[in-house]
Amino acid sequence: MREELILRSLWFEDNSLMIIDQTLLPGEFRIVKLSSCDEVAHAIKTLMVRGAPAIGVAAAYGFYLGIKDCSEGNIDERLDESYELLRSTRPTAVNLFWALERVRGVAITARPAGVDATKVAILNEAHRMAEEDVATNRKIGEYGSTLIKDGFNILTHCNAGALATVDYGTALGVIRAAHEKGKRVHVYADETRPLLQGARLTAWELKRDGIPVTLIADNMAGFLMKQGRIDMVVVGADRIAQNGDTANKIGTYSVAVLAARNNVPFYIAAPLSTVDMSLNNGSEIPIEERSHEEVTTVKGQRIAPEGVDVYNPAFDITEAELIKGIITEKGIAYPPYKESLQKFFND
Ligand SMILES: CSC[C@H]1O[C@H](OP(=O)(O)O)[C@H](O)[C@@H]1O
Repeated sequence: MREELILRSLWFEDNSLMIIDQTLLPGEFRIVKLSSCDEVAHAIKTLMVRGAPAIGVAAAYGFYLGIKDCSEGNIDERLDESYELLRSTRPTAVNLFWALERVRGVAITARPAGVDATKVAILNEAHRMAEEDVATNRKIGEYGSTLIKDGFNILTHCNAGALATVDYGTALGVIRAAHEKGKRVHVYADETRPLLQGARLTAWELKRDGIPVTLIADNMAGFLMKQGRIDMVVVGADRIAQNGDTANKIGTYSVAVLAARNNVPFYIAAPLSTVDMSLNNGSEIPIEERSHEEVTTVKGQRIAPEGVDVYNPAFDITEAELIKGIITEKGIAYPPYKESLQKFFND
């Protein structure tokens, strides 16, 4: 019953963070209650909760959970421990660090007012971030849907949907907004090896919404584009450098190169909290490398010989010149990105 009601990937209830365990989808819809900072950190590391905006908000709640039972004698130590633990979970999505800096700043400001005031301030900030994310995604959807014509076939990679955010999604938010406006869209979802976020999560979300979706293996995207069957690509992001170079799920760069080769417009959809203006270009974005087992097994089933060497970067970098536009909550940024993104921050 609850599955039908929930569009949110996470929410706060009973002094705990409630999440949908995304590692079990689509086979099982399980809600997990996280009551400690350690549990939130584990959930982020294992991708029970995942997606740049969702990771950021989950970390903000995890920061609160780390100190919810503290007293004057240990809150300062626990604030530092929670901050460091959560920061260490995943290196690429800048929303994690943006969110932690934001809630730590609130904690520092509130701290002189005492322990209880600090706890309340952190929790309220996490609530604000959660609701801001939903509003942000709807604005991204609004701007992005103007790019979609009735009858468009749209390709997406990985999952940048409600499950990757608090609700509604970024790339899938663009698609949802067009669908809500009555535009007939058909989505081609890359399965997205090795963790299959496209097959397991994007296809599941779109089917639940009644949005036509066709699942493809990653290596089919180029052939679809060459046949002229894709009108537009829209994907999410984990970190965008000031020049527009974008880190996103591994395989995104390949999709962008194929889109350029076939004259298919390629867009990024992301909140400004995913833009890291401190970085000059994508070469400065840390790329997470994950376990060999993610490549050599599928749901625990071995598909490669024991001991084979494995390279498993979780993200790649798409150069700005391959990106037609970056859809944000302030509008669509076009090249030169350093200037157009900075203008959005200044507005
Ligand atoms: C809306 S951000 C979604 C973004 O995050 C995903 O990475 P992961 O599943 O490893 O958290 C992927 O890069 C998505 O595009």
